[in-house]
Amino acid sequence: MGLRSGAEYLDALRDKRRIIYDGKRVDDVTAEPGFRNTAHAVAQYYDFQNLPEVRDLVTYETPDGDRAHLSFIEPRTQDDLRRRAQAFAAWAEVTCGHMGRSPDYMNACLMAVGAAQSHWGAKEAVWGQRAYDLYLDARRRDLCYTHTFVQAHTDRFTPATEQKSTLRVVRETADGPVVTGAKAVGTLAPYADANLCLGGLMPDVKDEHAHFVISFTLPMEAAGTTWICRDVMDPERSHFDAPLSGKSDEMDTVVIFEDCLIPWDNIYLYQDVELFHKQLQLMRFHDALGHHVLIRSVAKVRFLFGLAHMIAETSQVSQRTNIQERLGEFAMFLENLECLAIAAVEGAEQDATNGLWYANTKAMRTAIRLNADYYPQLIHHLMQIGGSGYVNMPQERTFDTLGSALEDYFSGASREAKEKVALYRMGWDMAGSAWGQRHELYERFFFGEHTRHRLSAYEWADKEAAMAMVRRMLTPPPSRFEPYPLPDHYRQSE
Ligand SMILES: Cc1cc2nc3c(=O)[nH]c(=O)nc-3n(C[C@H](O)[C@H](O)[C@H](O)COP(=O)(O)OP(=O)(O)OC[C@H]3O[C@@H](n4cnc5c(N)ncnc54)[C@H](O)[C@@H]3O)c2cc1C
Repeated sequence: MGLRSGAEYLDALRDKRRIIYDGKRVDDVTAEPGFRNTAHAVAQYYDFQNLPEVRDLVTYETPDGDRAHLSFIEPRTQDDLRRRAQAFAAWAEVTCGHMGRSPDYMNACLMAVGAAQSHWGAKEAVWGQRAYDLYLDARRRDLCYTHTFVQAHTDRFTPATEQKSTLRVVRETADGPVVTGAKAVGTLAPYADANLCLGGLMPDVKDEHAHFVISFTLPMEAAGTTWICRDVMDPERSHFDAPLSGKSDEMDTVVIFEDCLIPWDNIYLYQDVELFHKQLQLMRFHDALGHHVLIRSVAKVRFLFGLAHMIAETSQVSQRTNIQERLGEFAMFLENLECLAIAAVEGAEQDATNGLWYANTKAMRTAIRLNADYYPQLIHHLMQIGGSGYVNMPQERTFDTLGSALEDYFSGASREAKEKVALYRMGWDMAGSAWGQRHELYERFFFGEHTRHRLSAYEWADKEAAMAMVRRMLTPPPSRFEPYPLPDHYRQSE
C-alpha cells in the first residue's frame, strides 16, 4: 500500500477499539473533545510525509517498490542511518520535539523486531519469519503502533510472577494462546492501529514461568482488550490560552487483556525463557529507538532554549549572571546532544548477525541517560527564569474585553502586553501545566528510570580497560628515570 494520508489514517481509527475515559467509552477519538486534536496532529504526520517538498527527505523506495517513511528502513549502509536521522529531524522540527510517540518512533522499533529474526527463529525458524512479517505488515500498511512493555503499576516488590495483574497465557487453542492480565503504559494508544506487547524486565521469570513469556502484536480493536485512559490534558482552549497542550496530548493508557486470543501469526517469542530475558538486547532496542529519542531531544531542547531565552529577555532578567548561567545550561545540553547525534552516525556499528547498521551504542545510551537527567533540570530553570510572570497571565478573552487597559501592567521590557503574555503562557504550558508536567515525567521515565540507567552504565562499562591503568600505576617504575611505567603495547619487546 505504501504511504498513508492523514485522512486514511483518521478513517482507520474509527473502529471497534474499547477506549475508556472518565467512566465512558470513547467511540470516535477523531471527534471526541479532548482527544480529537491529537488525532489530527498524528494525521498531520501522515500528510507531511506526502508533501512533495519533503517526500524525498522523509521517505524511501522499499525493496517492494513502494514508498515508506525512512523510519522503517533496514539500514544497509551508514548513509541509510544518516537519511533516517534527517527524516526523524524533519518531523521533530515541525513539532519542536513535542511528539515523543509520533509513528516514526515505533516504526524503528518494528524494524528492530524484524531485523532480529534470526534470534527469534534460532530454534524454530517460524518465529523469526513471523517477526519479519509483522515488520513488513507495519511498513506496507504504514501502521501507527503503540507499545506496552512494563507491568501494571500494582506492586513493585512482590515478584511479578506472583501478582494477579501480570499478563499470562491462561490456555492454548488451535488459533493461538489466550491471555489475561494488564500492561502499562500504552502511550498514544487511542491513536494507534496496533500494539506491540512484550514482556520485559521481569527478572523473577524462571523456567517454570513459561506461561508469562509471550511477545506479540495485536490490533487496537482486538476483542478482549480495554484501554483505560488517564486525565485528558488538552484543555481545548484557544491557541493563545493553550499554545502547546492544545495541539497534541499523547494520552497514556493501561491495557487490560481479558480472555484475549492472540493469533499465532502475531507472536514471535513464546515460552522461551532464555530468549525472553535477552530480547531487548537481541533486538538492539536502545540503538534502534535511542536514535529517535536523541534526534527528537535535539529539537525539544532547542525549542526550550529559545523559549527560556525569550522569556528572560522579555523581563530583562537576562541581564543577571545567575540567569545567564541557567541559560548556559540549555546551550551546553543542546551542544552535548548535537555532538551525540554526530557520534550516533559517524560511530555507527554494523551488526555481525544481520549486516544492518545501528547507531553507536555508547552515544545512544548516553543520550537516553542525559535526557532523563537534564530535562527536569531545564524545566526547573524555566520556572526559575519566569518567576511570577507565570501567574500574571490573563486569558485571551480578558484581552478582548479590557484591551489597551492592560497594556501598561502586562507589557514586557521590549514586548507589548499580549505578546508578552503569549510567551509566558507558552512557558507555563511547558513547565507548569498538567501537560507540561506530564512531559517532564515522560522524559524522566519513558526509557526506564534513572537508577536502572546508572546500574546498567556500571554493569556494561569497560571496567577492564579502566582497571588496567590503575594496575599499571600500582606497578613500581622500572627505574627512577621512567616514572610512568609504559603500557605493554608501547614497550619494545626485549
Ligand atoms: C509518561 C510516561 C509514558 C510512558 N510510556 C510508555 C509506553 O508507551 N510503553 C511502555 O511500555 N512504557 C511506558 N512508560 C513506562 C516506563 O517504561 C516506566 O515508567 C519505566 O520503565 C519505570 O518504571 P515505573 O514507572 O514502573 O517505575 P517504578 O518501578 O514504579 O519506580 C518508581 C520509583 O521507585 C524506584 N524503584 C522501583 N523499583 C526499585 C528497585 N527494585 N530498587 C530500587 N528502587 C526502585 C525507582 O527508582 C523509581 O524512582 C511510560 C512512562 C511514563 C511516565
